[in-house]
Amino acid sequence: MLKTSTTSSFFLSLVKRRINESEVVFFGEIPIFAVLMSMEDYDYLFKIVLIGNAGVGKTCLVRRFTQGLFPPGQGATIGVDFMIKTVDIKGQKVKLQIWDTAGQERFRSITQSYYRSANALILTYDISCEDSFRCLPEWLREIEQYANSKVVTVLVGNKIDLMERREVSRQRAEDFAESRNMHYLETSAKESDNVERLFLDLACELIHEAKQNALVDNDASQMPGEGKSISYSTCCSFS
Ligand SMILES: Nc1nc2c(ncn2[C@@H]2O[C@H](COP(=O)(O)OP(=O)(O)OP(=O)(O)O)[C@@H](O)[C@H]2O)c(=O)[nH]1
Repeated sequence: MLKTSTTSSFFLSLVKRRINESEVVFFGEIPIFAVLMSMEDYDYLFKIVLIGNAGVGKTCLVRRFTQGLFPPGQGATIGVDFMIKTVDIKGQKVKLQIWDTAGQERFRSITQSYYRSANALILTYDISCEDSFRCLPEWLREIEQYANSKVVTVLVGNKIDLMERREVSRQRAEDFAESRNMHYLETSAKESDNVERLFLDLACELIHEAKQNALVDNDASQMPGEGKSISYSTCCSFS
């Protein structure tokens, strides 16, 4: 009996208070542990996965967006790499989990397992490399097989700073993207052209869709930012 009352009074005296960015648990007036909340402080969380042939510039796009860098001598990605960036979209904090996958064939079985829970895929090719464009149907088959059927896919033609070496015309890429119901954008990780726009437009669209879904289906198990389908009629545009 004594044990029971002691235990219950112990739990009753545990109080959780929010102090600045931290949640602090007090026993009486004594703080016993603190959890830093800033890591979890966001309105939406979206997972974006970059795929495409080796050497098209996936890692450089991610580095440019997350760190503002174009690092020379990037080695090939081994398996999968991961970075986070939180952005502000119209006053809402959006945490983007960005997964950079290896383009090399030998890592395909590892990278495929990352498609499933992606909210968005950035399918990248190199505008100065015809081969990387020719492989797109193969990548789209992978997407069909392994990704959520409602994932949003953006086709990105990277390295537009190499205009004089262009092998794939913009028109051809746009037609291909349209025929496969994808957005299309051309970027340069080197010159930082359209890189912010790529990720911010994507974030904006993912928010729109998460809100739409919250209205349409009231399924409590589906949290915003988790496995949502995307509508293209939004405030943001890739065109
Ligand atoms: N000129 C130019 N070169 C770029 C651009 N983006 C990437 N590169 C170069 O292309 C090469 C490959 O870039 P990565 O970012 O490693 O390519 P990746 O697609 O991540 O390659 P994997 O990790 O093997 O799949 C590097 O030498 C980069 O410096 C760009 O926008 N313009």
